[in-house]
Amino acid sequence: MGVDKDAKIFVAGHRGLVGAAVVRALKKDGYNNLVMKTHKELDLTRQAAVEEFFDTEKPAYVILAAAKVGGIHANSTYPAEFIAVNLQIQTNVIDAAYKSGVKKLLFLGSSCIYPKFAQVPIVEESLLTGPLEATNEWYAVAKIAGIKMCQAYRLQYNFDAISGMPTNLYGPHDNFHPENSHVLPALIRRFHEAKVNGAKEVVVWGSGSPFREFLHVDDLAEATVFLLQNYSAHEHVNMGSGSEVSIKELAEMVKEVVGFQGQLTWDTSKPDGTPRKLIDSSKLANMGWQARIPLKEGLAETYKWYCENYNV
Ligand SMILES: NC(=O)C1=CN([C@@H]2O[C@H](COP(=O)(O)OP(=O)(O)OC[C@H]3O[C@@H](n4cnc5c(N)ncnc54)[C@H](OP(=O)(O)O)[C@@H]3O)[C@@H](O)[C@H]2O)C=CC1
Ligand SMILES: C[C@H]1O[C@H](OP(=O)(O)OP(=O)(O)OC[C@H]2O[C@@H](n3cnc4c(=O)[nH]c(N)nc43)[C@H](O)[C@@H]2O)[C@@H](O)[C@@H](O)C1=O
Repeated sequence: MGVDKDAKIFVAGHRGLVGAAVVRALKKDGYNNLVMKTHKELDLTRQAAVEEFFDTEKPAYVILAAAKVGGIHANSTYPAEFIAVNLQIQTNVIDAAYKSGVKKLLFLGSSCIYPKFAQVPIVEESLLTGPLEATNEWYAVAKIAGIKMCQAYRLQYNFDAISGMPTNLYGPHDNFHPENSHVLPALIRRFHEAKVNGAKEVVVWGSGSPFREFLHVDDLAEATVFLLQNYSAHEHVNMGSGSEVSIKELAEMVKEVVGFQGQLTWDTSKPDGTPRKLIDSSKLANMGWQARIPLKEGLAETYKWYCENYNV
């Protein structure tokens, strides 16, 4: 296996949380022949444009990190967009990549593909063994279709398409939107604004009892490049940090990192989502990869990035 350092690699979604980190990781590893297109330059939901792009650029490798992404509120509020846009992007890119002669494609899914009450830590084989979590089932169905499409193209066409399933991610270039983002960037912003405005309390969604596994995006990006270089098989691969925290613990950590002195209150009218979704990443560990950035450290670094990049 392995990937030549001068290979042409298309990083789809290079301005997002994951795509930007993948570009950093590839460059750090000596890959500089990267193809990148903004959403404005190439709308991946447009099949003809995607086919033309692949026929013209002829990348040898593809990392598919472009998707419609959001937290629990966005997933529940825009179900049609989450299923349609994600199915369109991944179908167009996987199909055009195969047809234009791409050597290998890596599709990124999400740990929300697993059943709501799957036994934790969740192994890859738990896929399609039970009902999905309602708040993100539309997005999950699209991601499951992406895995299956990679498998089908491998089976029928011998196309080297692989799938990685990341856990909840965070880091620089995250989406800090107050409603549509994931919990970690949302809390960084809310605690920071409360500190700056001298507020006495910060409202956190749900009960605080769900657990989430967080992985720093630089770890995820390294794991992505590692899989591209070292893995070519039918089954998808979990990509996690191996440790989980409750949302209550996370909120306390963010409060401390930001330096907010007031109270926390819980808005239990907001959904909790999946109770636990720690994934079993031993398959990836057995190949020789492990996460290295502890949550506290990654959180402090992400808060610093937020302060330097957002004028609030
Ligand atoms: N963030 C997380 O916690 C997790 C993410 N993942 C997966 O990782 C991948 C990347 O997610 P993440 O980086 O967080 O998401 P982001 O929203 O940060 O980035 C997604 C990127 O995709 C681009 N994009 C979206 N729609 C289109 C389109 N129609 N045409 C071209 N580009 C488009 C966006 O551009 P623009 O902003 O201009 O639209 C953006 O650059 C996704 O597949 C996601 O499912 C998996 C697990 C957890
Ligand atoms: C990665 C994964 O991420 C999504 O699933 P999720 O893990 O449930 O997403 P989340 O980060 O938005 O919430 C995690 C927990 O945190 C609580 N919570 C508290 N306060 C805030 C808050 O202020 N914002 C948000 N968003 N959540 C909050 C919230 O109530 C929930 O209990 C999928 O939709 C899908 O995108 C996906 O694949």
